[in-house]
Formats: sequence, C-alpha cells, structure tokens
Amino acid sequence: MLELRNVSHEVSGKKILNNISMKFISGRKYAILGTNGAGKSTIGYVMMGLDGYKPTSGQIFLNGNDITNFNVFERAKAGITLMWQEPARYDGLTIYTYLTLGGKLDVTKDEVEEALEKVGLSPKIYLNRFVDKSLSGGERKRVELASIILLKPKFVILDEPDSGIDLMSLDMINQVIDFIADYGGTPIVITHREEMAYNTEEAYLLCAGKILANGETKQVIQIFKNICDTCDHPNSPVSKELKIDGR
Ligand SMILES: Nc1ncnc2c1ncn2[C@@H]1O[C@H](COP(=O)(O)OP(=O)(O)OP(=O)(O)O)[C@@H](O)[C@H]1O
Repeated sequence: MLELRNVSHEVSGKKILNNISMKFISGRKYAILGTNGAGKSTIGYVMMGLDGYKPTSGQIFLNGNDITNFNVFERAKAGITLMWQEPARYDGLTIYTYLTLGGKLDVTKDEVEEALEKVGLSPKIYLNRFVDKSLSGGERKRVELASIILLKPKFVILDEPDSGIDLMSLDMINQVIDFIADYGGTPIVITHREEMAYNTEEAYLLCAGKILANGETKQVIQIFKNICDTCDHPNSPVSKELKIDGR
C-alpha cells in the first residue's frame, strides 16, 4: 500500500497541498479528480519524489516503510512510476531501445511488439522510430503506456493519460489501466475529466489542495458534477470534507 499521511506542500508561502491523506491499495484502481489548478499533478510529483516536491509536512509510506526522504530514483526502484502529462523525449533512442532499457529488460522482441500493438502502434512502423520530436505527443504517450505494460510497475501514476490522445482511444487507455490492476499493480489516474475516471473503483476529489470527497468513484463523480460543475468560485473549497458511506 502507498499512503500519504497529512501531506502538505507549500511554495513561496502558498499551500498547494493542504493536509492530504490518501491510501492506495495494491490491485485497486484509483482516480484523483479535480478542476484545473486543484493540485492533482502536485500530488503526483510529491508521490514520485521529484526534486522540489518534498512535503513541507506529513509523511509518505510504502508498505509501512517511511519513504518521505526517498528521491525519485529510490522511489522508481521501489516500484513507483509517473506517466507525465507531457511525456519526455529521448533523442537518439529508438522505441525498441527505450522499451527494452537498452537491452537490460528481460523481454523478448515478440513481447515488445505485443505491447506496441496493445497501445495501437504498429511495430512494423514504430519499432525503429526515435523517441524524439518526430513522434507526436499522442504517440509518445502511447510509447509510455507500452513501457508500463513491459515494466509492470507496482504503482503507476497516470497524469491526464488521455491528454493528446484522441477520444477514440479511451478504451485502449482503460485496457492498460485494467492490465495494471490485473497484474496486481495500482493505477492512479489523475484527471479533470469524469469520463477518464469511470473505469476506476475509488476516487479522491480535490479542490484547492484539499480533499473534498473520497469514496466509490461513481459517487465521487456525482459530487464533482454537483459541486464543481456549478461552482462559481473554482478552487475555493467548501469548508468540510465530504465523507461517502460504504467505502
Ligand atoms: N512552483 C509553483 N509556484 C507557484 N504556484 C504553483 C507552483 N506549482 C504549482 N502551483 C500552483 O498550484 C496549483 C496546483 O497546481 P497543479 O499543477 O498541481 O494543478 P492540477 O490540478 O494538476 O491542474 P491541471 O488540471 O491544470 O493540470 C495551481 O494553482 C498552480 O498554479
């Protein structure tokens, strides 16, 4: 289990995250839902341990061990992965080299081709393409999803996985999310779109760095629609956390 306990994150005196507590159980599918600027990506960066995103207060635990002071490499080694909203480019690396970690990953060429097919990239066309600016943003995102299929990380934070990918591909992304849960991993989908959250089981609704609601995804989406869609002061949180029964 990955757990955030009373995590706050301040930048120049502004609380971007305010006393966040979250639990992510292995094999369960999660969404972190909220409008633009709610603090969703910041939570992803804090969980991943990126430079400059150490909690100002609070702790992060992985299977009961305090990993608050682990850096990004130590967290990656421990099984936490972040799929960026804007995936990185790796000039000079082919998709095949990238996906096999330069041959270090114990996978066959067939498995690499199968992973590419699962994300809608024809191996014949893409295997030897470079992971550089010649790939579109959506193609790079698909390559990242193929990498998740091959690496099978324990906790996968997917930051706006559908951004840059056409709507038709929502099913493909949902299949990857199911695949992660099926191998016992934990997908954590960061999104401002309820459509992207529907395939998860549990959701956290964020507003102005605070948790407004947590519970079964369908119920949290209902609250998102009732409160956030009609809110005339986005990112000014209502005063108390809404608890949903039957968690
Ligand atoms: N370094 C920083 N300095 C000042 N404000 C920051 C900094 N980083 C983030 N913020 C602010 O913190 C808030 C949360 O940002 P974050 O990127 O986590 O939101 P988000 O929910 O992921 O939004 P989006 O859906 O637009 O990606 C925003 O108001 C953002 O402007």
